[in-house]
Amino acid sequence: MNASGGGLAPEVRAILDAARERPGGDTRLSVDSRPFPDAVAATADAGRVPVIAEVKPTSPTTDGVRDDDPVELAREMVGGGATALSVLTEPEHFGGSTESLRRIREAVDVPVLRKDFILREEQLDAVESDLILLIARFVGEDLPDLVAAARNRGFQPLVEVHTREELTAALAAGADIIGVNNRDLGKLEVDLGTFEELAPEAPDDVLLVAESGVKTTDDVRRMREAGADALLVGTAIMDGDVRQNTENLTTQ
Ligand SMILES: O=P(O)(O)OC[C@@H](O)[C@@H](O)c1c[nH]c2ccccc12
Repeated sequence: MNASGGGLAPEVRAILDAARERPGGDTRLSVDSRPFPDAVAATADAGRVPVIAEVKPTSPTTDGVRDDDPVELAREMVGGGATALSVLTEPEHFGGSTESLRRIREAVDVPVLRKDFILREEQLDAVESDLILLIARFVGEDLPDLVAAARNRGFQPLVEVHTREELTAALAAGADIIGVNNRDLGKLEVDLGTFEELAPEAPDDVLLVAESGVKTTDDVRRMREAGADALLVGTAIMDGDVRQNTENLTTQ
C-alpha cells in the first residue's frame, strides 16, 4: 500500500489528502544538524533512557487540544531529561506549525525531529530541523530518493515502518535510523508487540526507535528489552506535568 491511501483509517486518509496539497519551501535548505546518534549514546552512557519527547498539541486519537506555548513545553521536556524532541508541524490534524518548530529549535540545544507527512522533495524545504520523518508506507517507491534528498540537505532521516516489508524497504533505501510505529495506521490501534516482532529483523548498526503507545516505565523496559535504542513518546508526556512525565520515563 502506498500514497494511494488504501487500507487506511479515514482520519489518516484525510491527513494524507491535506499533505498532498501542502506547498514546499522556495529555497533548498542546507542544515547544520545536531547528531542524534551521539545524543542517544550520551544519554545511555549517563545511565538514562533515551527518549524523544513529542510536542503534539492534539491528534486524531487524542481528546482536546493543549494550547500551552510549545517552546515552554519543549523546555520542560529537555529539563525532564529528553534526549531529543519531536515537533509536529502538520497544521490541520495535529495543531502543529513550522513556526513552532523554528522557535523550539532556537530555544533548545538537543536534536529536533520534524514530524510531518512529507510526500515530495520540496516539502523538505519548509523548515530546518535535525531529523526528518519519512513514513515508508506513504512515500512508497520514492523512499530511496527522499532519503538521499534529505541527507543532501543535511537532515538525518528517520524512516518510519510498521511491517516487515516496510522495514526491508527502509534498509534497502539505506536508512540508519528506523522508527517502528506500534500504531497501525489502518485501524489506529496500538500494539507494542509490533516493535518486538520487527526489532530482531534489523541489523545491529541501525539505530532503532520504538514509536507510539509507550505509557509506563514497564512499557519502557519492555521496549528496551526488545532492542529499542530510543523511544518516541507523545501522549504520555503531553498529558499532565510534562517535565515530571519526561523525568519518569527517562529514569530507569
Ligand atoms: O502519542 P504516542 O502514542 O506516544 O505516539 C507518539 C508518536 O509515535 C506518534 O505521534 C506518531 C508516530 N508516527 C507518526 C506519524 C505522524 C504523526 C504522529 C506520529
